Parts: sequence; C-alpha cells; structure tokens
Amino acid sequence: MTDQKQDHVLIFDTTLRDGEQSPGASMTHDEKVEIATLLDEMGVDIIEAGFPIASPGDFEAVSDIAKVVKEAQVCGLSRAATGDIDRAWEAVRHAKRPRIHTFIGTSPSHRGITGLDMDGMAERIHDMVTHARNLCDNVQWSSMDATRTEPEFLKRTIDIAIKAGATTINIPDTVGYTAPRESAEIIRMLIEEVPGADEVIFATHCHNDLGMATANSLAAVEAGARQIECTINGLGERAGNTALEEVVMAMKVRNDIMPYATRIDTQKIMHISRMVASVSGFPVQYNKAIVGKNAFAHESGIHQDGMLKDASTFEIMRPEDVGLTETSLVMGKHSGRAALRSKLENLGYTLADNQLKDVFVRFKELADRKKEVYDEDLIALMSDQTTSAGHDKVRLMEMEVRCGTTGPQTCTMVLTVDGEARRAETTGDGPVDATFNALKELVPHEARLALYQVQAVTEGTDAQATVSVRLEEDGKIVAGQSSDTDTVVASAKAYINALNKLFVRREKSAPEELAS
Ligand SMILES: CC(=O)SCCNC(=O)CCNC(=O)[C@H](O)C(C)(C)COP(=O)(O)OP(=O)(O)OC[C@H]1O[C@@H](n2cnc3c(N)ncnc32)[C@H](O)[C@@H]1OP(=O)(O)O
Ligand SMILES: CC(C)C(=O)C(=O)O
Ligand SMILES: [Mg+2]
Repeated sequence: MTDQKQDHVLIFDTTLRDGEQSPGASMTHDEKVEIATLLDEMGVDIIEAGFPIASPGDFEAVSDIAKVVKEAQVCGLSRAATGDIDRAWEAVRHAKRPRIHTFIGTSPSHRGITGLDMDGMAERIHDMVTHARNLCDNVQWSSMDATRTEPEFLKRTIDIAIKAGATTINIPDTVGYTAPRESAEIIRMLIEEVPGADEVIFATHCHNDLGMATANSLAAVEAGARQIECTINGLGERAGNTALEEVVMAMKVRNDIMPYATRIDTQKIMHISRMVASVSGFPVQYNKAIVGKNAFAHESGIHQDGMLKDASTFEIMRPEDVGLTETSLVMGKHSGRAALRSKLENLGYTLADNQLKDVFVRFKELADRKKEVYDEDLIALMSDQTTSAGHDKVRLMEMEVRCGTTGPQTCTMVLTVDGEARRAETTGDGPVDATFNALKELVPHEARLALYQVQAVTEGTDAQATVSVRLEEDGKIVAGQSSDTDTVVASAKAYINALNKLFVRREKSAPEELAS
C-alpha cells in the first residue's frame, strides 16, 4: 500500500518492447501475452507491449495484450510519423487504459538519422504529439538521446511536446552515456525551466552501457522524475535497460533515504524473472543483483555461520521479499562446521561433535574435488560414513588406474587387510575390471559379483558417482555402496565395502572360517 507521505513512482515496463530489441531475444505471441499478464498482476503501472508498426506479429501481440491486461496502462511505441502513431493507436485502443508513445532522436547525431534540422524537428514534434493527442488522451513523448541533446534544444522539444498535449515526458539516456549527477541535473533543469513541467510526469529511461542505469534512474527520481522505464532482468538493447527488480528493491530496501513507493508486489519478482529468462533465452548472470542465482546464496563458512546466527548479518533483504522461499547455504570448500551441521540436520542426520569432526574432514576432501557439494552428495557422504564402520578388515590405501584406447587397462592398488599392507598390479578389460581383478588378487575370495551399478548423484562432469556392488556367496548376498567423484575409485570402495560385510557375516555364522 502506498504510504501517503511517500511520493509514488510509476513503473513502466518495456521488457516486451525495448527488452525484445536485444539481439536474439524475440518472444512468441503467447509468451508476450503471458508475460504481460504477469506484469499486470505484479503491479506494473504501464506495460509497453511493443512497436505495432514493426510487423503484423508485433501489432497482434500489442493488440491482444491490450485486450487482456486488467489494471496496467498498455502502451505502443511509434516513430514521430502519422502512420506509426495510427497503427499504435489501432493496437492499444482496446485497452482499459491505452497510451501512445512517440519519439524522435533530438541530439546532433540523432538529428542526422531523420535529416531534420532543429526547426524541422520542432515542427514534427508539434504535429505528431498533436496528432497522437487527437487519438488518445494519454500520450508519452520521448526526446530520444536526450542526455546528448543540447540543453537549450532539449528544453525547446519538451516545451513543444507539453504544449501539444503530451502527458508524460520521457528523457531517455538512449546510449547509457550519462552519470547519476548529470541524470539528476537534466531532470531538475527541465522541471524548473520548462513551462508547464509541473503538469506532466517526467520519466527516466536509462541504458546500462556503463553499468549505471539503476543509479541514473534513481538519481532522476530524486530530482523529480516520477516514472522509471525498465525491464525484467535488465533485458534490452546492447548492455540492456534499467532492471525493474533493482530500482524497485532499491527504493524498498533504502526507503529511509529514497522515500518513494511503487505498486509492485515484489514477491512476484523471482517468478517473472525466471519466466523472462526462459522465454527470451537470456540466462540471468549468477551474481546479478536481486535475481541472480547467488543473490541469496552463501558459501563461505564465516558468512554461513553469521547467517545461521542472524540473517541480517549478510543479507539486506529477505529472500521471501522477492519470492524465494529461503536463503541458500551453498556447501563448498569455503564452508565451515556450523553450516555442515545445519545442512545435515535439515537432511535428518543428528551428529555428535566427534562424528561431525570426521564427516567434516571427508566433506572438505570432497569439496576440494567438487565445485559445489549438493544435498545428494552429503547423503552419499553420510551413507559412506555409516557403511564403513571404522574397524573394517580391508581398507583402501591408494590406487592408480590407466585407461584409454589401447588396452589392456591396468590397476595398481595398495590396501591393508587387518592392518597389513598388500600391493598388486593387474590388468583387465576396462578400468573397473582391472580394479576388481586387483581386489581378487589382494583379497582372495570365491564370492560372485552379482551386481555392479553406477549412478550419478548430481549433474555435471564433477558429479559424484554412487556405485552399488552385490557379492553372492553360498546363495547369500551382501551389498556394498560408495560414492566418489572418481567412478573407478567409487567402484573399488563399493566392492571393498561389500567384502567387509561378507567377512562380518562369515564371522557371525562360522567364526572358525574367518577369511584369510
Ligand atoms: C532507441 C530505440 O529503441 S528506438 C526503437 C528501435 N526499434 C526498432 O527499430 C524496432 C522496430 N523497427 C522496425 O521494424 C523498422 O525499423 C521499421 C518498420 C520501424 C521501419 O522500417 P523501414 O521503413 O524499413 O526503415 P529503416 O528501419 O530501414 O529506417 C528507419 C527509418 O525511420 C526513420 N526514423 C527513425 N526514427 C524515427 C523517428 N523517431 N521518427 C520518424 N522517423 C524515424 C529513419 O529516418 C529511417 O527513415 P528513411 O528510411 O527515410 O531514412
Ligand atoms: C524509444 C526510446 C524511448 C528508447 O528506447 C531509447 O531512447 O532508448
Ligand atoms: Mg531504449
């Protein structure tokens, strides 16, 4: 709810227009309608749905969006040309609250695009805004490349647009050239010096070429702009537009120094961000503010310990505020005991201090070999911990396997049987066969291999493999299991695990027949 004491800032989302202009980010008609619906539900004030003159498909999309959107204004972009404006109006006229947006490049280099001099451009602005205003009472004017336009001429263009009936004046930083102080100064100058400026809403439309889009937009708001033009995930031409999630969350989190309100239901941010990433094919960078995979993830032990004690130590927003269920404590080589204990407890393992110490050593060994240790890896680690009892008869010391296109594959293995070291060098039809041959040589036994199964615990080339082995002796089966990032090592450990169980069983059933 808008606080009465706060200024309201309108959120103008242009994901479907400027966002779609990102090379390769084209979206289908249905995807656009779905995104527009989500933007509307999220509380966006104005949805720029497309550029109707651009193609019949764009026209259809804007027109259908205009029909389905319930609350937001629906806007279509048009050049400063009657044909464009008419087409935009045709598309948006069905909306509950339609808006025509028209623009022309006013800077010296952009005047070169249309070949109009200052007077010719002034006349065009007057004629086109008047034309748009005759169709629709909600007209937005943009002096494209405003931040590189001569201030006197910029004031003149805005003056003409206001007099011709524009209701919103947009000051685009088309090429992401401005900086926060200048962004504010331009808005302040226009509001103070252009007659009728207090009758219209000033908008800021920033691009991120120098990584300052969010800062420039917020500076413009502090100077009096009351509409921010932005896109989900910062999608847009070149380095993108101002990211909606960044400006909205900045004003929410730092409301003490930026006391502006929006209508955005921030809990819907994450869902729509994922949706836009998926349909545009533009994945969100991991460390992207607010919506990046790591924005609420912590891997370092000191941070994790702090987070477990009090989330405010390392998080300035609650994950729920952007639609995440929880902070993610990512387990990796920088994690400490506090996080490991907490993770294991969540997975159902309660450990005494000495057990935690043992698991922690093995966890660090694994984390050194793996980028990220997933829950499944921890479960595999715990299962290894419980299957190897600590007083195993056979223990693997080291092994080395050679494999490749020219066989036979070889295995050199050192293990201990009742503490006595044994070493073997064997060959086999493949690395696993060579490994199992080494085990048969070092620990002679008659048990038959009844099952050998490999399963990746998680995804990725550094995933752990969980190997299951079953040995059959006298019609009875013992099962061994182990996990490791090295599949052949996991195989050896699983086999040894089964052998140890076999010896325990023999011991229980016929103590006099102890294995050699
Ligand atoms: C900063 C921005 O985001 S601006 C929006 C950019 N978005 C797009 O361009 C996407 C949609 N664009 C299109 O589909 C096409 O460019 C169309 C349909 C609009 C025009 O296509 P074409 O008629 O083939 O023209 P083309 O794209 O080659 O050139 C643009 C023409 O528009 C003119 N023009 C450019 N901007 C404006 C403007 N704001 N007002 C009036 N005329 C303009 C140019 O002078 C040029 O005219 P010319 O051919 O007489 O020299
Ligand atoms: C059409 C205008 C508003 C634009 O996208 C820009 O100048 O960046
Ligand atoms: Mg733009």
